[in-house]
Amino acid sequence: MSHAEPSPLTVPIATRLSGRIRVPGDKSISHRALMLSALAVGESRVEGLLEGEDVLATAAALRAMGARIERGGDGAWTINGVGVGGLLQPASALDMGNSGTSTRLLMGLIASHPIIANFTGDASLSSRPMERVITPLSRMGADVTASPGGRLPLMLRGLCPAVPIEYELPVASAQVKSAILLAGLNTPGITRVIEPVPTRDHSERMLAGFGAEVLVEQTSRGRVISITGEAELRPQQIVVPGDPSSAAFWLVAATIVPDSDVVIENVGLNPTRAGLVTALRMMGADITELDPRTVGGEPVADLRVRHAALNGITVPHDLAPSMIDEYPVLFVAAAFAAGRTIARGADELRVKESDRIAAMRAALEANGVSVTEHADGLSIDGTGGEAIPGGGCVATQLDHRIAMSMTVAGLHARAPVMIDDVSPVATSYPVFFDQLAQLTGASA
Ligand SMILES: O=C(O)C1=C[C@@H](OP(=O)(O)O)[C@@H](O)[C@H](O)C1
Ligand SMILES: C=C(OP(=O)(O)O)C(=O)O
Repeated sequence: MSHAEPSPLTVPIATRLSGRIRVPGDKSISHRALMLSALAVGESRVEGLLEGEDVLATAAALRAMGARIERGGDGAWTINGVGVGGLLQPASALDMGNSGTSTRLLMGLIASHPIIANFTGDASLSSRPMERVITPLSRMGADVTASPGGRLPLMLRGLCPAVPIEYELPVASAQVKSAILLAGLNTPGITRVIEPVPTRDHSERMLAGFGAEVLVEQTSRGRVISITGEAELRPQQIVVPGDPSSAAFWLVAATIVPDSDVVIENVGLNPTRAGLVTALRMMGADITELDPRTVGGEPVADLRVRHAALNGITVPHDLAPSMIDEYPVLFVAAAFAAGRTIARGADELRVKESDRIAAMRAALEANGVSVTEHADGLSIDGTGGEAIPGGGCVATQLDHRIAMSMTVAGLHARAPVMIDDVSPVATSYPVFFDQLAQLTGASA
């Protein structure tokens, strides 16, 4: 999973983006589809699975613990699960590559199985905090020996039967919520998570879809999610909707590049994920939802986006969880807006694949954009639609979203934006540059 050679890029300046594309499957849903299928008894089938490195790391780990996972010639995946409680001792360390979701959710799964797993990852993942899952999983009985600061590499010894807990999330994190719920699957009794701030709810939706007893209540303390173990999961046929976090790049690219008109097909619009569309519309973006429908239990539409003039806004803090991975590209949109955009309330950005606040500040400043850094976000003074100066170098720091966001910024620059390494894009969006070439006409 470690990246070979860095792959530098000089971003080609675009005159317009046009055409239709279909973004790959949702990363969050793809991880969960594999994990729950691996715990069902019998064969599940998943269509539209994201075939990015992060999801493939999840698949490899589940195979190492006994699940049979295969890609068919038609592109659909079949998974023969081992049943809840049936995960086997992996023979060697689980290499999580760059993927926080794989690591934290699999730690949850393993926490209530009588097995030991070692988790390793790349330099980016090895710098990310795992204490947030170690704390609740330890309360359930798992024994974790982590590297200093609660980081990877770490060893986790599960306990079976584990102890059900009630846990109020100290950080708004769907990964922590999901780790606890997944541990609760093989834990006798009711495991309960309270989330004061709602985060993406794919785990709750999919657990219920696989037949687990999941109860979601809205209370004065926030959303309370209860799962009853030991659950039995029934195999499913899953269709994964397109990833709104991948569609985000084209929403911003087509908005900022004059004369653009793009349709992005099959975009997941679960309200816990759709914050960027709301924020861009507040700024003046022209985004139309076509053919709204339901795919795999999730709301989906085709999105038509046309070039539009943007105005700076103060991004409402309560949008943060529903667009947490989209801040880097929102910062890019802000760089082209008229006036100042204040995007704060997102201190979690500091502990993603990179410190996304510092990384985007440096990347935008290097390309002539006026930026002020705050502990929890950025304020950006935009060009009012003009091209940014460009001409600067971007350090992606093993972060796919920095690479793709600054590629978008470079489409409308006076001098080319240079990026030190775009190879991390393969973690979440392997066809990003093919689709960019298609939309800009560079592939013709
Ligand atoms: O549960 C998930 O699939 C994810 C949750 C978010 O992380 P946090 O739980 O750390 O907020 C998000 O940033 C990540 O890309 C995917
Ligand atoms: C934060 C992200 O992913 P993960 O936490 O799974 O590495 C992301 O994809 O932006």
